[in-house]
Amino acid sequence: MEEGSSESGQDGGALSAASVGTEAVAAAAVVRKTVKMSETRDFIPCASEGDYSRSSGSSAAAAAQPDVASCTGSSEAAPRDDADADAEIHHTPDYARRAPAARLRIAPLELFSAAPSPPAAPRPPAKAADAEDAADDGAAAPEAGAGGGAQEGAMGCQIARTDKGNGDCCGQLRQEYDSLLREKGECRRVLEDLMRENDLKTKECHEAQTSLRDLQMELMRKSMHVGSLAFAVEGQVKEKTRWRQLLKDLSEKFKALKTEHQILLKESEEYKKCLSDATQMTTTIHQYMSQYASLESEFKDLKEKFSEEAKEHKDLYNKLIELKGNIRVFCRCRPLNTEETAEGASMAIDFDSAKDGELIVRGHVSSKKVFKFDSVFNPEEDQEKVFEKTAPFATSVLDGFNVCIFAYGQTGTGKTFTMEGTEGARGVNYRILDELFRVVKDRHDLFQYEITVSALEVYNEQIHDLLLTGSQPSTTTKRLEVRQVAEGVHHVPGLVEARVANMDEAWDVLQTGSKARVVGSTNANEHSSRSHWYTLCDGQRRKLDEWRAHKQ
Ligand SMILES: Nc1ncnc2c1ncn2[C@@H]1O[C@H](COP(=O)(O)OP(=O)(O)OP(=O)(O)O)[C@@H](O)[C@H]1O
Repeated sequence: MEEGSSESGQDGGALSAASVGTEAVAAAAVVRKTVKMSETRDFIPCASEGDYSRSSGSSAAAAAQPDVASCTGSSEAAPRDDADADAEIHHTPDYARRAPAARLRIAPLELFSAAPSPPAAPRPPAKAADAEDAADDGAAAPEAGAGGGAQEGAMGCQIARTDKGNGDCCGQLRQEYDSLLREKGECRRVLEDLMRENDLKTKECHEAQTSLRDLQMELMRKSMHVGSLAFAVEGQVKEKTRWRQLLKDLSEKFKALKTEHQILLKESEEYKKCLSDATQMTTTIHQYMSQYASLESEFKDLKEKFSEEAKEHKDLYNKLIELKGNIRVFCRCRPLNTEETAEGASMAIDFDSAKDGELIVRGHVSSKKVFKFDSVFNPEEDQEKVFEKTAPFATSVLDGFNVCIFAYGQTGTGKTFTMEGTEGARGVNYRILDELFRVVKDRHDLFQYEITVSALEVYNEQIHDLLLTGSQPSTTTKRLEVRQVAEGVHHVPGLVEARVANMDEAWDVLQTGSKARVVGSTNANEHSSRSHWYTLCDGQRRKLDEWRAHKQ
């Protein structure tokens, strides 16, 4: 009993450690023995001998044996008397004995959840083996005792050896032993129930573990799926950001396009109005064009009529001039100058008694001479009056007639003044050219004229071109001659003909020639012209249609 008691105390510590999951590992470090469930069943009868250390955590029935301290896991629990223990077992109620077993049920679950079961521990060293052998020995006796009458006989002998000479005690012990046997049977049943329950739970645990693994795999798959989903979501977020930016840009573009559309809409409305106006204008233009076409044909008829009328007018006009006389002579009397007045001279011409075209020169006493002219201009008549009589010749020139206007008279009588005049009182040359260009302008829609002017002087019976620079009598210049080219037509070959487009140009050319003239002084005229000055004006006329065709 001492040996068994001591082992019981030691194993009780191991049992108590096995009853709590974490302590079981520490206890296993003290005594490690792997017991199969099938072995446990055979091992259980030893519990009746108090050797509960043989059972592993699954031998929950053995937990009913230790005291409360050992059940709470205290490995320090001191060994107790067998009698006390037996009494305690005997009097321990069923629910109290099952409580540790109920706790033990937790252990496999915890082991499964923590880690797979460790491999079977190697057999403990010799000391542990001895303890095991001792336990085996201890177990063998109860096994044999539990076997039948022989075993009971052996037990009786043992009791007899233990307490020889105490017969009362032996009977009591037998009773106790019987009760212990009953208890043992009951414990075995409980243990078997617990083992079945344990198997069931183990199976459930395995199933739970399998489902846990499945769940873990599922979780892993889900995690991976979630990961891939997160990656996809991240991509979608990026894509969404990009699309949002794109949408923003498009919105701005859309706004700009909308504004542009509004502007274009307004413009299109304006264009519509313009289009209707343009349509109206087109209609009006078409009307005007048809009117213009009819007017043009009418104008053409009128133009032809006008040409005919103009031709007729020209013929009549020139006939009138011929009737008036191809050669007309006018007489102009200049006023007395200051010198003549100072000398006491008086006017010898009687203008008061003179009739139209008559010039009466008073002589001595009552004698007088009468001269007949086409016109007579008295001293009071100015340049304008003189020109009125010569103006029609400008039209004759442009009608293609040769006209010559010249002044003849004594030195200082006013030839230059009449023909050239001064800046304030232009003479015939200036005015006839002005009239010439005026008529050209009037006829611009019928005829195109090209006017040229030349200026020459005859001095000492030599002809000088006044438009040539340095053309003076002293210089060696080419001699010009007057040649007759046709009946009544004379020409000076080699003479400069300056083409002029208007009056200003023509006058500039004539001024150039005037400055080149040879001048001197006479008794009658301080600035006497010492030469004969000819201003030639030539015109070529083309009908406008012919001229345009010629230009092309
Ligand atoms: N009708 C007139 N009214 C006022 N002054 C005139 C008139 N005619 C001529 N004179 C003046 O008489 C002067 C002489 O005239 P002008 O030089 O024209 O004579 P001329 O006949 O050309 O002389 P020449 O033959 O010597 O050149 C000039 O001073 C001129 O201003």
